[in-house]
Amino acid sequence: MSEDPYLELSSRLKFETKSHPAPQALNARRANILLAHAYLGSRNPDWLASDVLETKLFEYANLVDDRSGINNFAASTLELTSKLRKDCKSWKCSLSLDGPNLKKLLGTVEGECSNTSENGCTAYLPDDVSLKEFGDFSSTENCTAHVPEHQNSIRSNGTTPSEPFQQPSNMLIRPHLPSSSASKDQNVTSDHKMSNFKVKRPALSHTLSNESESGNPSRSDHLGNGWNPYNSSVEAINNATVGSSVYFRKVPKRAKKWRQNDDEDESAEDPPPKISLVTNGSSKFGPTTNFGGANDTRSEDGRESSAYPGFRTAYQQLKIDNRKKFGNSGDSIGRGHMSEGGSNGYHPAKFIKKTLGGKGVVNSRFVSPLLSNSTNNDEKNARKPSGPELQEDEEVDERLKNIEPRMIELIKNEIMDCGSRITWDDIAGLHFAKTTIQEIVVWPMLRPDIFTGLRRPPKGILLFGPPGTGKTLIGKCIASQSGSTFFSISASSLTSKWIGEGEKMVRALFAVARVEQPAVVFIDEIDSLLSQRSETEHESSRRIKTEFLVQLDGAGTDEEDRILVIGATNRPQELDEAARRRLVKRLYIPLPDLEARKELICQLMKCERNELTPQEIEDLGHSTDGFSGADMKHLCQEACLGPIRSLAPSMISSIAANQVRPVSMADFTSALKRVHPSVGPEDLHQYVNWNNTYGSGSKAFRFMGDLRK
Ligand SMILES: Nc1ncnc2c1ncn2[C@@H]1O[C@H](COP(=O)(O)OP(=O)(O)OP(=O)(O)O)[C@@H](O)[C@H]1O
Ligand SMILES: [Mg+2]
Repeated sequence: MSEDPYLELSSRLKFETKSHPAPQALNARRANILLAHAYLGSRNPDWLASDVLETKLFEYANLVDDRSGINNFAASTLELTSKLRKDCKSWKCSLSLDGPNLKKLLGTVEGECSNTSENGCTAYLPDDVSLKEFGDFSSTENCTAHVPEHQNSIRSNGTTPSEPFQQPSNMLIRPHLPSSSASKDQNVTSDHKMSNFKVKRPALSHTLSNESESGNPSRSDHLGNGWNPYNSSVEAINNATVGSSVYFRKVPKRAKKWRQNDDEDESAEDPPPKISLVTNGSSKFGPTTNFGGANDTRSEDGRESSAYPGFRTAYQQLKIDNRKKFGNSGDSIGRGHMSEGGSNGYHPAKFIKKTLGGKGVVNSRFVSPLLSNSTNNDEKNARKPSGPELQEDEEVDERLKNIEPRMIELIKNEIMDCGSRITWDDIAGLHFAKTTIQEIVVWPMLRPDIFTGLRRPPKGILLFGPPGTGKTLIGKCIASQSGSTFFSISASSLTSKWIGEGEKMVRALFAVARVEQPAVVFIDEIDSLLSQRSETEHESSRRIKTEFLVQLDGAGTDEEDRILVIGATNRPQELDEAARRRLVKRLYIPLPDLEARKELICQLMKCERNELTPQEIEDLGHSTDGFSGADMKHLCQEACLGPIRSLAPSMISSIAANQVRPVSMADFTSALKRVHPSVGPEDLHQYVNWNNTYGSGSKAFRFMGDLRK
């Protein structure tokens, strides 16, 4: 453990909760734990850190856990804490209220939160944390908290402190640090304002679920909102009446149970959840907690709604999924209600869907694929689910019912909007390729009634050729010109660290493409996905290839589906032969010929002041033989720097833009000394051979581009 175990715990908690759907709240809670530690450490050195640790970390466990106990984000930290329980009495606090550490931590919390939403950070600080006390954080206007009139608190191990805190009633936590001096000599920049750190305070309810008349545990006895390391537990315990029963939420086995006092041995059975309470001023029990985590509140209609909008626990997500699958009877499935718990008090859900800590669909950007079928957008927008509650009456499209919503969301993120408007004229040369693609992509969209039967466009096109010849450019042009749903897919969008997810992503891709058809799936560098299958390759990549081949043209594909897969590669020889068969049209994208090079120079230089004559352009066309489109672009960029380089360095800062001389042939001549072709003759030879063997275009000859003029 580091010199300050709290910091170690905090970083551990942070690490563990990285995948939590609402990390801001956790960061704030973590800050709260450290604030408590720092405050107690600086105000009363002999105060036992263990008590704060116990109270705060237990609440934290509630926050990070969810009812179902599936995503127990803080498992190992709680385990570590309970192990450290014994020796944390000796922990010395390295944090002090005016120390840089604490400000840095708070700054981190702000930093992490502030980049989560463009309009500043709406972090949720628990009710009992105020940042106003920390020097220059005082600019946060709506961030106040009052430490209440301190009552006699009782340590969680039953002893009463020698003297209660001498705490004036409305004292803010840090009265003694003059905010002006502190911020100067701290290594935290004083402009570290929290101004964009909008702090909202959800009605956080510390609950001690006393048995109410009805015999059911009441959900939320609000215990006041002052911050004090004990009121959330001991005060509540003190207030409970004799004979009332305190429910403890048993932290799932994996997170080890929480012992009330440290002389209890490890092996002791977990305390039963229903404990009668002795209220002679000493509390034998550790911190109380509520059932569903500190932020669960019940709204009037009894539906659970999280205190952090947008965040939904796995349990709530499960309920929605079950309702979809089993109708309303699904509600009873997977309910981990304590009050109905068996002898052990914790009732594991029967049909709970095991997730490996994966996020539920927490953001409301997810639109059910059914909606994407709707013809007009306003219906789509009108019915888009508002907030995290999905419309219960949504039925999922038949073709997507076996696909995980998370994957559908990921695939939808790969859909490229029209992006930059690139037209066919922006592509120099490549007349044969452009004509063929228009026949296959654009015309069938315009006249689907003509392009049926044998005239139906092929399912796959392969664009292959040397690098920098415009393959990706053609893909972008199809995206903006074809009027279909354009998926821009790369190997990374389909591979996943979890075994088996890659092929599911491929299946989800084609399922969503079917729903969104007519669709174009553009796979750049397709050789990285569909290279030759071999015995030595990794199992998961082989499965992704197989899934791809099945989806491209397998048993489940429907001839009527209007999905076009376009692959671009500059290594066609590495393609798997089954994939090659499925990419029916294999178009060779050659190096630009003389005309295309001249067209490229005119196109690239039309926005730059230049004094090139047609003859000079002709000469340049000849002297750039073997250049690819990207090389031509590089040459023009280099030539345009000529006039700038001819200026005296002192003039750079003062010269007006229109005084810079135009680009001349001399600039191109000197640029040609620096820019050389990026494709060698032997590389070309490979492409020409492959094209003559497998290509769909006309036989191309060495250095000759399109034959069709
Ligand atoms: N025929 C062309 N017409 C216009 N610009 C072109 C052409 N070919 C290449 N370019 C220019 O070269 C740049 C690179 O083109 P692109 O990315 O399409 O190459 P590529 O064939 O995808 O290369 P790679 O195989 O390495 O991915 C483009 O930004 C474009 O400006
Ligand atoms: Mg490319």
